[in-house]
Amino acid sequence: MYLYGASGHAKVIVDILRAINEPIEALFDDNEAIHRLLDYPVLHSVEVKEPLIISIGNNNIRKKIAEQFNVRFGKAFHPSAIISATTTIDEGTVVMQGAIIQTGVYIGKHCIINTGASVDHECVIEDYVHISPHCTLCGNVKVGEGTWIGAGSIVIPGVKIGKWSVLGAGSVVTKDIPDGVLAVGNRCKIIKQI
Ligand SMILES: CC(=O)SCCNC(=O)CCNC(=O)[C@H](O)C(C)(C)COP(=O)(O)OP(=O)(O)OC[C@H]1O[C@@H](n2cnc3c(N)ncnc32)[C@H](O)[C@@H]1OP(=O)(O)O
Repeated sequence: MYLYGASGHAKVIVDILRAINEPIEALFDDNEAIHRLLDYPVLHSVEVKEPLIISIGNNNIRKKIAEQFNVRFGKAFHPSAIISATTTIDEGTVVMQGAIIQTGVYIGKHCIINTGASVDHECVIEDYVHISPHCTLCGNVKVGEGTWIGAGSIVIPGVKIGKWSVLGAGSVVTKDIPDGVLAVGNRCKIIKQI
């Protein structure tokens, strides 16, 4: 496996790949000052290799890089994550330690289901979404492309969250949230367009 992005997020993905005995060949990064991450070389070639995971937490940047390279993308699921056999998870997505993904869930490309997050039955998570550590998404929640849900947020059943929105850490989401907004709090309220 190759990783693109030599950050703290990459270190977490390295831990997952080690836990599943998936060899890591090298990382790529635009920052030419970085030459190693943990035990691995960091390369600055414009020609990346496959299978590749984009190990960058920022959803916009992950999308930009995914669209830049026509390569096969990998996936990484930590063995401590509990993932229903009826779940579909698309390429480039990573599932961190202790996450639980329930029956009938769909998770798109290049998503992050972070440490201890819970995604319950029949949720639909579109491409480039980040579900931060210890979020709880109840059943039938929909999260639109590129949205970032902050750590420890709770989303009640059936809520629809739009594309490219940001929900602050600890949000309690009881109503639908539109595209392109920053919303925070319990109950989660929009504070600005982004
Ligand atoms: C492994 C990992 O680390 S994964 C990463 C997980 N990271 C997170 O979950 C972090 C999520 N980020 C946040 O919660 C941030 O505070 C954001 C993105 C919501 C807002 O960041 P910014 O755009 O910089 O907004 P800023 O800090 O200026 O806050 C704007 C207002 O919202 C309030 N606010 C910000 N975050 C929150 C929050 N989580 N809950 C309630 N209110 C909040 C601020 O107090 C401020 O209010 P004020 O104008 O009355 O003073």
